Amino acid sequence: MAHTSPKPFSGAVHTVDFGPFRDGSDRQAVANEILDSFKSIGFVYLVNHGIPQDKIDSMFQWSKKLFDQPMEVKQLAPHPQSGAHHRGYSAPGREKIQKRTHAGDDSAPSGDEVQRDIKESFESGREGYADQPNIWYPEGVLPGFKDACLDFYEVCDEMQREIWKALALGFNLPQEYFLPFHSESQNQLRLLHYPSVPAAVLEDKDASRIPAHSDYGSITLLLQDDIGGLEVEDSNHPGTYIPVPPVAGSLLVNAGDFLMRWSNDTIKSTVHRVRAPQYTETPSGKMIPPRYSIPYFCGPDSHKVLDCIPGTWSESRPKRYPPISPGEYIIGRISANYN
Ligand SMILES: O=C(O)CCC(=O)C(=O)O
Ligand SMILES: [Fe+2]
Repeated sequence: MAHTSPKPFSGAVHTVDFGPFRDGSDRQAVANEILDSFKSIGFVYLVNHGIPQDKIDSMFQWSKKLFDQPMEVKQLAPHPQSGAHHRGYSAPGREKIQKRTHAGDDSAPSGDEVQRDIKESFESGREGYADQPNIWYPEGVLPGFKDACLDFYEVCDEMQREIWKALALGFNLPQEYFLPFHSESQNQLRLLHYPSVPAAVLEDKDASRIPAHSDYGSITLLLQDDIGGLEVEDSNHPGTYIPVPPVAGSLLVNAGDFLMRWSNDTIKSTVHRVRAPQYTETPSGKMIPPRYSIPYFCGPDSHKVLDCIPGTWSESRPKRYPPISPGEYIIGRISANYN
């Protein structure tokens, strides 16, 4: 049975048992809960999600192995200068997230709102996606890394298709409804490492490991280690953040700006950030421990033109947006973070 008891909801993120969706025992109830969470806070934890834990552990191990390499090795697969080609390795400070105070705020940030992030990342996608060719390490460097990324990409791709089926049922649409919009599998697997830094670096009240932002795409699957620090903005109290702590065995799923728009603003793309809530005492002073996370950003096929999802608009709630292609929308957003 899916959870039908009163929900522990007070602005916090719901936990939904995905098991009854996977085994078919109560697909509609799970679908409704996921969509409810997306509408209220834009984030949901899924447990019994179906991604094997050993695959997750292995991807985190690969991530650590990569980021443990000397900088000159990591730089052998460099992220291109242009933000529009979002693949390869980005050194700390390379990406500058445009700080946002609430989702949908497209106003250009002023100089002091743009912050160089203290994080490094590696991006990859489906092999053979011509618009975003992968950037791999040369033969002999990190053997096995490429296969591990490609394998995990497929595992997450399968997972996101299940989530789209659930969202379709939540909207009372045929469960295959969203799949043709994702037939080209244009997702992005991101390995993220927030290095250990002296606590003083992040002491400033405005400093973050990743500043407040919303994701651009349709949905993001997020796996985090046990360090914590992720927070979402409470939309009822803008500027106030609610911790989204790691929950063992869970997969966090959040909606991005494109899905908010596609759903005629019925789903929320919530602003979130990563702070550093704890430090450890070391001989050289207070240090923030390293943190690893693995977001998997999903995007609908970039060249298709998408209109508001059926059921999200009516005579009393007209469409707020004209049809648009995800490519046109998302690439513009990504490019703005690299210059
Ligand atoms: O590291 C995290 O937990 C969140 C990362 C994130 O929000 C992002 O990469 O968009
Ligand atoms: Fe994000």
